[in-house]
Amino acid sequence: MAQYTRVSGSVGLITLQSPRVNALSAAVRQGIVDMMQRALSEPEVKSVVICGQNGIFCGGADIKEFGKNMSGPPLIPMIHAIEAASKPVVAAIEGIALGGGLELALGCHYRIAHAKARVGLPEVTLGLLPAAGGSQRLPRLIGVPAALDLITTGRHVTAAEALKLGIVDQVTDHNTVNVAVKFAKRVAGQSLDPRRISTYPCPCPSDADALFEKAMQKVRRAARGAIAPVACVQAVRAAATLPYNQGMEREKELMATLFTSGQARALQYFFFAQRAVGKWSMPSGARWETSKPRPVHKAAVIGLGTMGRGITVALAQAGLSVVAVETQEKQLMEAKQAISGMLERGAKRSGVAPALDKVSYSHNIQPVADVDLVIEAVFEDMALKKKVFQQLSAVCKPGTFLCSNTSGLDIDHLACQTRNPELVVGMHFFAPAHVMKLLEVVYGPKSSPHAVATAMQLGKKIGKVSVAVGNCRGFVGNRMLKPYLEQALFLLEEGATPEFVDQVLEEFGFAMGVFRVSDLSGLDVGWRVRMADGLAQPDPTTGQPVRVRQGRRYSPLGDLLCEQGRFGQKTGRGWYQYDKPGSQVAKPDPWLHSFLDEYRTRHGLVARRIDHQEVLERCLYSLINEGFRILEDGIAAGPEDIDVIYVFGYSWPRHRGGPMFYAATVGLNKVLERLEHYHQAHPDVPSLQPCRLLRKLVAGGSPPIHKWREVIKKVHSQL
Ligand SMILES: CC/C=C\CC(=O)SCCNC(=O)CCNC(=O)[C@H](O)C(C)(C)COP(=O)(O)OP(=O)(O)OC[C@H]1O[C@@H](n2cnc3c(N)ncnc32)[C@H](O)[C@@H]1OP(=O)(O)O
Repeated sequence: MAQYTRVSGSVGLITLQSPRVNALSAAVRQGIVDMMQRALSEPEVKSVVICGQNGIFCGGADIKEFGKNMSGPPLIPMIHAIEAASKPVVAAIEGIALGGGLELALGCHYRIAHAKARVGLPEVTLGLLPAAGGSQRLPRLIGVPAALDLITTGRHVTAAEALKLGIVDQVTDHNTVNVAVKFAKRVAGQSLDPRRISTYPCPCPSDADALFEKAMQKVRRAARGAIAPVACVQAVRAAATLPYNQGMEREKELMATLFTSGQARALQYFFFAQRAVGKWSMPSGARWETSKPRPVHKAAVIGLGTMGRGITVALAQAGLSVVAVETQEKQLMEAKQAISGMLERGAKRSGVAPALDKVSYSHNIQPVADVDLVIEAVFEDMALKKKVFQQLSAVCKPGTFLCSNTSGLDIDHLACQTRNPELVVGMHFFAPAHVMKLLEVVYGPKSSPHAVATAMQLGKKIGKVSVAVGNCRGFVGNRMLKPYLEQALFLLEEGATPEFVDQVLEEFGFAMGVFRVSDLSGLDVGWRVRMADGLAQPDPTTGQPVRVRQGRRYSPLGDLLCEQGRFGQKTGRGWYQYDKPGSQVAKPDPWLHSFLDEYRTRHGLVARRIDHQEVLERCLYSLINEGFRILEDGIAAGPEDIDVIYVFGYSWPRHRGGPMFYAATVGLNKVLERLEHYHQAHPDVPSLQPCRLLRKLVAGGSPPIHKWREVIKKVHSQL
């Protein structure tokens, strides 16, 4: 709703009221329409100010209303009526003006922003375009190149940048509403014609065709199959080439296609999924609302390899004091240089001073005695990690949280090395740790809710999307990756090439296919794990065929490559060949193709033609099946947790919502039927056997994804 008050004698003040972000719900839109009519009808009122309650102007259209029957006055005529008003209307922008919120402000005659406010048109991130006139007004106001940038990326800009671009007329450090009221009084009675943006000609550069062509190529490359960025370019092109009314028609047409698209549904689901993961719960019943985080001012990082360096940078950039520990003097010096470089480059990018003085370096563990939280990031070796945890437990002050950046080892084994196992959790960062948004916070059976709350809070403070997950081999992300990788190898055995599998996965929307990613991360990483698990070599005592290990089908292809020293990009050879070690340009490798041919011959395998559908179904459905198992085991609390992990940690295309949302889109019965089909064809591959929860959901009529938690609860209560 909206509140109306008369201030300073002659100014009608309309305050949007809809917690938490004053979204333009039906009630708010009705309120604005009614209050505008009132302000225009009162003769004493000479000008109007629109603001939002609680220091927030407006977060845009109410996303919860999308997909429901729309009621209340529509946005476009409401904004047109404001622009056409006979009295000046001033937007007082505090906090944020996003999406429909900025479009509302663009309909006003003047915009005054607080210095800390941010504005933007993030509709593209929800699979939409700014279709309340935003795609037509913004280019008229700030020009085509700047509008294209803002609309196709959805990025938020600061008040200072908004002023520079010409989006707002004034920026203030003072009370924005008071400043806007004074401003409104001053402009009362002045002609409004020059202030109506829809009447402006669109400043169109002479090389418009080339500009739009370039913009289209750029968004297509970055979009990985998302349709909204393309529609955004088309809408801005309409602003540049058509009169306003025709441009609005084009905006409407483009929006109609997007609004009902599966991609918009997926992206809107993902918006709420991101928020849902913050509301974590543990099987013990502990929850985010009732578990208080402890303050963390000073932290330590143990082990300054690639991960430890990235974690140190992330902590220091967020303002924490960090003790960075590396026992080898030479490595410590190298790490110091690397961390300082990363901090300096990051500071240059964001225009702040580098946080070099936040980090102190040590080659022994003693200086961690007074820190609030430690993140261990030593080599992925259980014996080594156990030793570090024993030392930490002896050295740290009582109450220090001890966290491990393991990517899959048992948190409970580490907790058992300490005097206070309740203070131990996993904090699984993704490389590069100062860049990647995802953090898996892993609770073991003994982890206290305070420890989880503290790690989740710290994750938020350093800009991560943190997801609380249970303790199991590989946690959520890497556990699901295992069957996916396994299927990719089996497909090679059966006749596919790495290039073909990657092409299919990249067309689906992954930034990189599975083999290109493996080359990038290093094939030796998984090899060492398989060796430690006794998988990388056949056991001659069992008499089992070479392609069977521990009773199930196994592909030794990755091991064979590693035995040849082919570790991926870093050695210049892996699933692809590279010009030189460290190069990133992957080229098909004839050696690899002959190697695959020989391998198949040696094992009596006949290469067959494998199509797109089979690659996608076997790789993705086996991964999804593991996701259902994870839900069944209570390792993730809901499908949203898995989807957020996959989008932020594994480059799953966001416009497909995440693997569990994708399964719901495909249809659970289809996923089940195809898994059954493949499991019949490959009975020695247990990951293709549909899990109980998937069967239960299908038997229950495949309820929508937001109802899965109820079914999961029932499954758990029956255990
Ligand atoms: C014809 C179509 C016309 C216009 C199209 C649009 O306007 S589409 C909407 C465009 N707006 C956006 O995309 C903004 C989305 N919101 C955000 O980016 C952030 O929420 C925001 C506003 C920057 C605030 O971030 P913060 O971290 O402070 O809070 P949080 O994200 O947790 O949000 C608080 C609660 O508000 C809910 N919410 C936020 N925005 C909307 C919205 N536009 N509609 C409905 N609800 C919204 C959010 O879900 C949180 O709810 P909660 O229940 O507390 O989890």
